[in-house]
Amino acid sequence: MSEIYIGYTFKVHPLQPAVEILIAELGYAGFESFVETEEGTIAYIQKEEWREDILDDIQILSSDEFEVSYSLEEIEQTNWNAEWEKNFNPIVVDDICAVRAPFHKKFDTAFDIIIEPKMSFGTGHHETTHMMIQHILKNDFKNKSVLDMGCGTGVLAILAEMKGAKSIDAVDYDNWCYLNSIENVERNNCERITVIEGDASALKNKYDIIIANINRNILLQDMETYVSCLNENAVLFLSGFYNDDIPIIQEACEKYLLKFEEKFERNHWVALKFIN
Ligand SMILES: C[S@@+](CC[C@H](N)C(=O)[O-])C[C@H]1O[C@@H](n2cnc3c(N)ncnc32)[C@H](O)[C@@H]1O
Repeated sequence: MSEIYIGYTFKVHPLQPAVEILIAELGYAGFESFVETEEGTIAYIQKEEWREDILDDIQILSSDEFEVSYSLEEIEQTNWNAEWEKNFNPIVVDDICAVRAPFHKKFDTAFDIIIEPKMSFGTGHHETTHMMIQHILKNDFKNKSVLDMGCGTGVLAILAEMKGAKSIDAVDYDNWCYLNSIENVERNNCERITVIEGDASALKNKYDIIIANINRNILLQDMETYVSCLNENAVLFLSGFYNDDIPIIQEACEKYLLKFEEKFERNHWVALKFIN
C-alpha cells in the first residue's frame, strides 16, 4: 500500500451538522480517514485513489446553508492505526447494540460487535450504519438467508448472524474491505458468514433479506440485479443516500414491484425498507 496520501484540511461554518455531513460525503467519495479538528476536519485519501474531480460530487460544498473552505497537501502517513484509534468512537444503537473497537470497554448491551475498522471506516459512516443497524434490530432475521452488499467492515453481516440469520454473504468490491471483513467476522466468532470480494456481477444466490448501504448511483445501477436475487416475501434495506434521493430510489424499486415499508432518517441521510 502506498504511503503517500493527499490531506484536505476543511474549515466548516457552522460546524454542526455540516462537519458530519461533509465527512459522510467524503467517505462515499473514497476518502479513507478523518481527523476532526476544532474548525472542521482533515480528510485523507491515498494518492493513487485521488482524482482531480474528487470533490465534484460533494454537495455540501455548494450548499447555501454552510461555508466550507479547504486546502490540500501531499503527506507521507506512517501510523494510521494511531490516527483512527484517536478518532473511532464507539456507537450504541437504541441501547441494544454496541459497535466498538477492541480497546474500548465492553458495553452492557444485548449485542456487542467488535470492529477493527482501520482504514475502511471513517466516522462519517455512522449515520447510515446506525440506521441499518436499527432496521436489523427491528426485523426478524431468524433462519433467513442474507446478503450484505457493500459490507465495508462486515458490521451489518455480523449483526445479521447475531440476530439468527442462517447464512450471510458479505460482498465488497474493495480488497481492503474484503480482508477487513474476514478479520472482523473471525473476531466476533461468526460462523455463518461468507465474505466475497466483488460487485453485483458476483451475485449468484437468492436471499430472504438484502442489506445494501452503498450510495445512490450504485444502488440505482444494480437494483435489477438485487431484485433478481430476492426470494418471495423478501425484504430489501437500502441506505447511503439523502432524503432528497428518496423519490428516485423509490421509483426504481417500484419499477420492480417492491413496496416501500419504513424509513429512518438522521442528519438528512435515510435508510429505507422495501418488501416484495
Ligand atoms: C458506506 S460503506 C458501508 C459499509 C457497511 N455496510 C456499513 O454499513 O457500515 C459502502 C461500502 O460499499 C462498497 N462498495 C461501493 N461500491 C460497491 C460495488 N459496486 N459493489 C460492492 N461494494 C461496493 C465500498 O467499498 C464500501 O465498503
